[in-house]
Amino acid sequence: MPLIAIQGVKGAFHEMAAKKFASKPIELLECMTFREECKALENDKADMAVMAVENSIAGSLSQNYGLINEYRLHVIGEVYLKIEMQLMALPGVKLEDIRHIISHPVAINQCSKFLDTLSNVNISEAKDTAESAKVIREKKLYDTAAIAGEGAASLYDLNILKKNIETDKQNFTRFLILTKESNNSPNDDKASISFELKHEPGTLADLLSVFKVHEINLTNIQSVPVIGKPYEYRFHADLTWNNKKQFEKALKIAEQFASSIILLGTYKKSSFNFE
Ligand SMILES: O=C(O)C(=O)C[C@]1(C(=O)O)C=C[C@@H](O)C=C1
Repeated sequence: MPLIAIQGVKGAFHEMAAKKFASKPIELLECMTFREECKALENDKADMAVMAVENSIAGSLSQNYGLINEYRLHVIGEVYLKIEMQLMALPGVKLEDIRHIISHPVAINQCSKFLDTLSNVNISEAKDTAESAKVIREKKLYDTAAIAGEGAASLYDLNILKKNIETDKQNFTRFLILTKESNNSPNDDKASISFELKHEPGTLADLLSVFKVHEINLTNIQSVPVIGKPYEYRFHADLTWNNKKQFEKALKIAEQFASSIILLGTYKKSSFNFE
């Protein structure tokens, strides 16, 4: 049974993503921070880790790309998960009794439209969605609600006060599956790379045009500040292809346009449907 590190506790969206990826029974290693997950891999405490990197409402969790580089982790897969947020509290508690709402900051961000309609309610950040639900149950907080997934409500025996409070119903989070060792299969059709460029005119355009001429599709690009080098950036990009050989050729040519380029991993792209 694979031991998978997640950010958060049982019932968090990271657990759902881990189960979706593994599609078989798994053992969980609950980590309270994203860095803790990286350390677990570094110290061989887990076989893989699941890490959220982007949400369709809240945007990029860019600090996580920084962690992947810092710990030299490999990307072996991805999962897109539809995220539905529920407002939950102890049985018997009504919406008008609520004075505090707690949840993961990214989850709070996804529900800002609903939260703006409330008055006299304090919103505070917690480690993750499921932990917020767990705390309400353990400490018997009758004036507090959590924002979390439906699974957390049943796991911690809370009632749903308001269903689907996410600002947009097309709410997805993309998770990367990370390992310490790399994995490479000829059937892979997606890659994550990271690179740094010289501050010279056109370096980014030159590098990206290599992928263009080899018919490699750029699905995502992010720039992440390089800590210790103000106003210098490392780019993270995801690429897909029909022919892996073309990608390998393009990557070799792209090397000459970057001051450093790292192949974080190749993997099978995951499908998602926006129904
Ligand atoms: O708090 C959780 O349940 C998590 O798994 C964390 C997290 C995140 O980091 O983005 C995962 C998915 C949702 O976008 C909200 C929160």
